Amino acid sequence: MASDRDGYSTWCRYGGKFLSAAEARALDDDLIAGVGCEASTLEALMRRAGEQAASATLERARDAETFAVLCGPGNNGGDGLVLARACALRREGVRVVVWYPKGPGKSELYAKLVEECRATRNVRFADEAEIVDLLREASGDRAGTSTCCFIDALFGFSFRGAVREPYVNVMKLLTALTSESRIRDVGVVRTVSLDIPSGWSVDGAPNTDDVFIPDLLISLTAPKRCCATFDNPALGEAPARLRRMAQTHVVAGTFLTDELCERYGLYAIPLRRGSEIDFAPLDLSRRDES
Ligand SMILES: NC(=O)C1=CN([C@@H]2O[C@H](COP(=O)(O)OP(=O)(O)OC[C@H]3O[C@@H](n4cnc5c(N)ncnc54)[C@H](O)[C@@H]3O)[C@@H](O)[C@H]2O)[C@H](O)CC1
Repeated sequence: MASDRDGYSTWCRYGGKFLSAAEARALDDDLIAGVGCEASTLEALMRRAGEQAASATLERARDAETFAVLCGPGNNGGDGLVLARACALRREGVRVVVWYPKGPGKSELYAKLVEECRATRNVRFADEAEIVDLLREASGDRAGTSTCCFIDALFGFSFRGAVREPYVNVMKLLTALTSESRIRDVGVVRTVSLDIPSGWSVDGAPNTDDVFIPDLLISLTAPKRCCATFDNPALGEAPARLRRMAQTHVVAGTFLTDELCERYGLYAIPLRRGSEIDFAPLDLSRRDES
């Protein structure tokens, strides 16, 4: 009989691996330096990651009329900016609202992606108050008219410690939106995380009492170690939201060559360079769903 942890136990049965933060960083460095593959620029990787994550988002959040894309200060935020524009260009009539409270800093690439969003019809930049209103509408605390899907592109594999300002309030409301009492049917996607759910320790177990658990997690290249805690029987029964996330989890990003798979032990990853699909379920028994 299928177990509740099936999303990850089948992954492990197929020899699937979860990358640590250090491995994820080393793999990115290899992709850029051309170790075990043809070299790519960070920009090319980010554009592919964001476009393919957009494919998964548009496919799974079919009823969303608004996408609120929450972008952090690093490359995870850059992926979010690419996704924001892709959603606006690829779905007719959709409204895309982008929040990036820290600005591009010194990154020319981030600044370029912001400008591309600015020049795209249907993409608008929002301040914190507007995002808070959308989160309150989504939680039913405030009347609203549009079905909104929130994209968490706040932090990826370089996140450390506890969430700091200016992200604290939004993160708190996002977490409340995905609390155990608000669990949704597997087919309904209102929250999406790129690569890692923000606030999770990349290499450790999430604090399941007070943690943001998205409806859909899109791992880029490969799932990260924080997810492996699902399969730790010592932790006891996983909360329903975690089990749900395990079932819907997909991997996007066609970056890997056979040589890189060998180098990082990523034999079970369903996507390779040249794959014709943009994303695939992590639970390989659900592969036909992508
Ligand atoms: N091959 C791929 O899979 C690709 C993945 N990409 C994405 O890049 C991120 C990792 O990007 P990086 O810039 O290293 O880090 P982050 O986005 O996680 O952000 C770092 C940023 O966040 C600040 N920060 C860290 N901790 C906190 C905190 N507790 N509170 C507030 N702020 C915090 C830190 O100071 C930095 O400014 C990866 O996950 C993928 O999403 C690439 O796009 C390339 C392809």
